[in-house]
Amino acid sequence: MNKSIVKIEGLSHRYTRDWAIRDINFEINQTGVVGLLGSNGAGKSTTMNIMCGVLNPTQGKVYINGIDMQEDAVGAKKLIGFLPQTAPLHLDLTVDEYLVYCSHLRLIPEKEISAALEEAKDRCGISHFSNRLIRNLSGGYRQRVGIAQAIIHRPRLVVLDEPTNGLDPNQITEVRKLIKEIAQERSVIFSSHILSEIQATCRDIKMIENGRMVFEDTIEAFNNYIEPNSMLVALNNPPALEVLQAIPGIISVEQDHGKYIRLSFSNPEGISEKVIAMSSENGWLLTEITLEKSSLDAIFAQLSNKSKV
Ligand SMILES: Nc1ncnc2c1ncn2[C@@H]1O[C@H](COP(=O)(O)OP(=O)(O)OP(=O)(O)O)[C@@H](O)[C@H]1O
Repeated sequence: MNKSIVKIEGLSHRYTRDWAIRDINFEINQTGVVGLLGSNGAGKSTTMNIMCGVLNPTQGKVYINGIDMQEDAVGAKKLIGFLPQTAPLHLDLTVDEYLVYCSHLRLIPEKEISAALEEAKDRCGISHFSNRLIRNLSGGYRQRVGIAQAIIHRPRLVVLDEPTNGLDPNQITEVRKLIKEIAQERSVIFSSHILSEIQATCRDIKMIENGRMVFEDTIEAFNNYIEPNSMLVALNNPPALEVLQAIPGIISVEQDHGKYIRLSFSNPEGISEKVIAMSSENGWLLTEITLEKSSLDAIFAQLSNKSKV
């Protein structure tokens, strides 16, 4: 029997005629945060909803710690905590009332509820709001309550669907920190359509585009896809563009807006150092140099093409 925390086999789903996801396969067998990246409508929520037993797949299998979700949904769901895209909060309950309600739903024995509540609230930094109506909490704190309900039964796997959506920058930083903390002792799958969000939070990345998995590896490997391939320079005393074009490693040069010149290259290794040194030797008076990374769209396109090879 397979004992990965989660194993997804040949998952496909269609709501109507078109496939929302197609032949998704993956396996997670260690703690830490795994990011599920994809543009809007790529299929992230569909995958997560099926993984958590909220939606039945058209085809394919989900195993949670070796338990087949379709054969033993209760057994599998006991091991999962889920924060859907819209947090399932009851705004007219206090934090404590809501978490007690969630503990009952999770079949936590009555005598263990108090300790479970304290642990989850402490973990999520909401103990001081125990008696506050959820309605009166800020967006960031509501999201923490949503995460608290997802960990109240101490699940091995926590699935968070776009948990930082709609939060302000400070709240995003705090929720990211919390996610990393709760991932120290369990696996967390976290979805986002924002690349920087995934890069800041996750150990591994899985990228879905048009319902298909197009990339699966570490963040480091992913970053190799987004190595810069051009730079913008501002020179107070620029030479003719042909002179810049002749710098070894530069493959094209174009005048950009205002004082900026774009230099494109295929290998970023040492290229900015070379431009800085030549500027200094030749008196070009370099005042700014900025590496430009491929846009997320370009990476999506590149990875989508790669998956078709
Ligand atoms: N209930 C539904 N009925 C019909 N089509 C749906 C339904 N839910 C999602 N879809 C479609 O399935 C595809 C995948 O949607 P899904 O919500 O899984 O993507 P997502 O990556 O989570 O996107 P977002 O970031 O916008 O939530 C989209 O084309 C979407 O329009």
